[in-house]
Amino acid sequence: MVTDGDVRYLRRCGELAAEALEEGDEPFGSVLVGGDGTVLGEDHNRVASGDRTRHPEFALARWAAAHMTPEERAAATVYTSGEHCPMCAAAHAWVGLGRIVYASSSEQLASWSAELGVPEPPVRTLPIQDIAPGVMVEGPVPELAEEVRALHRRFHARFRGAL
Ligand SMILES: Nc1nc2[nH]cnc2c(=O)[nH]1
Repeated sequence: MVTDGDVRYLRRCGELAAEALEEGDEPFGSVLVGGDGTVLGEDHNRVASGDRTRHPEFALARWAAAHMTPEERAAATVYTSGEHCPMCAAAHAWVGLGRIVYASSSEQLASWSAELGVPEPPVRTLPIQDIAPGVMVEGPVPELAEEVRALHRRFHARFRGAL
């Protein structure tokens, strides 16, 4: 179940996604929250650097591996504006992080991208659970997914073909 508290963190992910867009990066933002509710990390997509692995979920998984015990990782939640891609779902599971809550799904992103005429990504679009079946996953959250959709529209209107 997605609670009001979860929605608060997802709104922060939306703000981070909007910051990414302002910097010319793809509009994705994520927050890592410990089992006690402490925000441990935040990041947004940084692929405009030229490194297309610079997804926030991947960066947070690597931070967690370096700074958290296995027990702390298992108790943590990763919030994200868009469902993890297969690379990030794999990193999340290899590192042993806990629950994932996302605002918009990969299936939604694929259909929005098709509508916008965005070329297929080089990595297949799959649900997190096809990659990491042991991870508890919740989403999408319809009212927030619409906001994420608007960010993707803005990104493609501004930066079409830039990445
Ligand atoms: N979830 C997620 N999906 C992506 N697809 C392309 N970039 C990203 C990203 O940073 N996060």
